[in-house]
Amino acid sequence: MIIAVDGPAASGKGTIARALARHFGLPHLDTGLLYRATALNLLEMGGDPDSEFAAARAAHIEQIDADDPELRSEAVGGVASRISAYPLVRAALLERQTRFAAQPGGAVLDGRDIGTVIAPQAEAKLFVTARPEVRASRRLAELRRAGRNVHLAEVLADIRARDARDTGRGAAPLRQAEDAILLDTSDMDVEQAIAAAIAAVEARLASGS
Ligand SMILES: Nc1ncnc2c1ncn2[C@@H]1O[C@H](COP(=O)(O)OP(=O)(O)O)[C@@H](O)[C@H]1O
Ligand SMILES: Nc1ccn([C@@H]2O[C@H](COP(=O)(O)OP(=O)(O)O)[C@@H](O)[C@H]2O)c(=O)n1
Repeated sequence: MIIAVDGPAASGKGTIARALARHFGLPHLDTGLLYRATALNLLEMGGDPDSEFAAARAAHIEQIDADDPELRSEAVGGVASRISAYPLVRAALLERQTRFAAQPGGAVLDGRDIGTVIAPQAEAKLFVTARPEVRASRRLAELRRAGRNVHLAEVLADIRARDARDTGRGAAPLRQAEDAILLDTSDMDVEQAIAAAIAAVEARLASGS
């Protein structure tokens, strides 16, 4: 069984995808990490984020250290959001994701284009969202916990810029797949959001459509 979880920045899709993976005993891939690792690699190589070719070269990564705190920084997230608009970067990262989705037994993947491009055949698709102000305050809390001195206004501006880039790009833009279940977590805490996601996936599997 493949479960596709898509949504905008800080909507809670990663939290939900990890919980679904635990609940259904499936492996999980945070595909945002691939774009973040590409961005970090590009920055470390001194490459130009305005060059699609340089960014595509940086996408050839053997191993990703998911615990590297640099991957989660705003700087890396910002560059990831820019280079993810390049078709050559998306193409370079495609096979890794489709292979993960196709493994025997299935998988949970979260990102922007899982239900639309990577695994359109997924048995269950969720589109997780929340109001920009709510997402900004969640991201702010996360950054402050990590010791960053940032303000709500700048985090909100960053979230809005990221939304505009992710939905406005030509290559695999962020959008809800026609057969995806919409889950707005604005007025839910983590436990409520996870419970709603599990219930939605179970209902979809039971209905078989
Ligand atoms: N429903 C929720 N209510 C409050 N905080 C949440 C909720 N879902 C996620 N969070 C918190 O918001 C932050 C962003 O969540 P995350 O799952 O990483 O989002 P995404 O993967 O969409 O960027 C994390 O600190 C997470 O603990
Ligand atoms: N499947 C995916 C996943 C991420 N991305 C891009 O990669 C960037 C970082 O993704 P992320 O999921 O780690 O970012 P957050 O939503 O956690 O801020 C996003 O801004 C997207 O532009 C993408 O284009 N396609």
